[in-house]
Amino acid sequence: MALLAKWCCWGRASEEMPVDNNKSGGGRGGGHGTWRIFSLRELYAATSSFNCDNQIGEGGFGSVYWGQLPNGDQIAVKRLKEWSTKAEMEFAVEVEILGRVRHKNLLSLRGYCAEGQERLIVYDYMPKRSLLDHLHDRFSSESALNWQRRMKIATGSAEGLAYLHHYTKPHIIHRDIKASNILLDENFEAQLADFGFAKLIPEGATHVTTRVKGTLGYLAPEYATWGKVSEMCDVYSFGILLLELISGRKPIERIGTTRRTIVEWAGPLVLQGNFHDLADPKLCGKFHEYELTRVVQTATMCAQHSPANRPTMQQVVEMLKDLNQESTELQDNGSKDWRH
Ligand SMILES: Nc1ncnc2c1ncn2[C@@H]1O[C@H](COP(=O)(O)OP(=O)(O)OP(=O)(O)O)[C@@H](O)[C@H]1O
Repeated sequence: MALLAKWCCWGRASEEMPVDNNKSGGGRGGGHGTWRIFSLRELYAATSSFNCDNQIGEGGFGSVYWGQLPNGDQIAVKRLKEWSTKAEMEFAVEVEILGRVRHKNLLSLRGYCAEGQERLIVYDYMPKRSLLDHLHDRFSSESALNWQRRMKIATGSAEGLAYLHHYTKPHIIHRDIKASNILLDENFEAQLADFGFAKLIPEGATHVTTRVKGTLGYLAPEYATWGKVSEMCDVYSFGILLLELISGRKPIERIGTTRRTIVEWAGPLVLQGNFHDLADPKLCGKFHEYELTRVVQTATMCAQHSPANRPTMQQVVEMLKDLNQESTELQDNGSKDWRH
């Protein structure tokens, strides 16, 4: 229960943190861009008593339910499945960090509820759900992810991550960048979610050593082997995410009895300069060759074995934004770079 007392302080902390102007407000209150404490009763009412028809997802922390507040706002409520000290810590970190940050590409915290052993976190509802749903799961057959949307998701997630690494004090390392943690709003704008494993990095520290959290297939080698965590671990995971986004392949695939990582699959194609074969067949060849090449190069730089050779997220944002800029110029000049 010691943690409960701290929540009051976190409310204040959110007002001290840099607040991005892309989203209004911050700290406690009501309405968009602010968070508040919800009662369990309110959340029962919003989710039809956590009816199974309202359940929209399931993760390690618990189930996620769609709900609606009396003012009509749609919310997503994550409900802890079973109380434990570890779960309490995850809950606390998520609320602490999301309560501090505001950015157009970070999922907005609406608030939380802590009554007895119930722990619930309330977010804005993201109607297009997660990137994972579109790439590999329930919406994959709809092929809603055309090339432009993929590029927008890549740039948006990079901007959210760069904000955490470079514009918050102390810096924040997400530690669980993956497709199910990239949620999508109605315009397919990326919203980085799930801060339960995030870490605050003390001023001046190059890295910290911790127990390994995160998801297989996305883990940077130095982190998976030595537990050494720095911003560069997120950069590596982002490289894997980029490869997944352009190829539609999973970070780890089962081939008979063996497993192949996306890096092992993509590596030979990149070395041969065979970028076409890296593109998701669902795109039916509809992509900018120039953009594809540059995104693959960016992904390859991010997913390098040595952290010292990876770019910072700020550099990644610049590379992806330059790309958008340059490809617009190519189009304006009537370039034949567009395959179809
Ligand atoms: N704010 C939201 N709006 C809409 N759907 C959401 C929202 N939050 C979560 N979901 C849905 O619920 C699913 C589960 O989310 P959750 O964060 O609990 O777990 P996960 O990321 O899939 O897994 P893990 O626990 O391994 O991180 C998501 O993949 C998404 O489909």
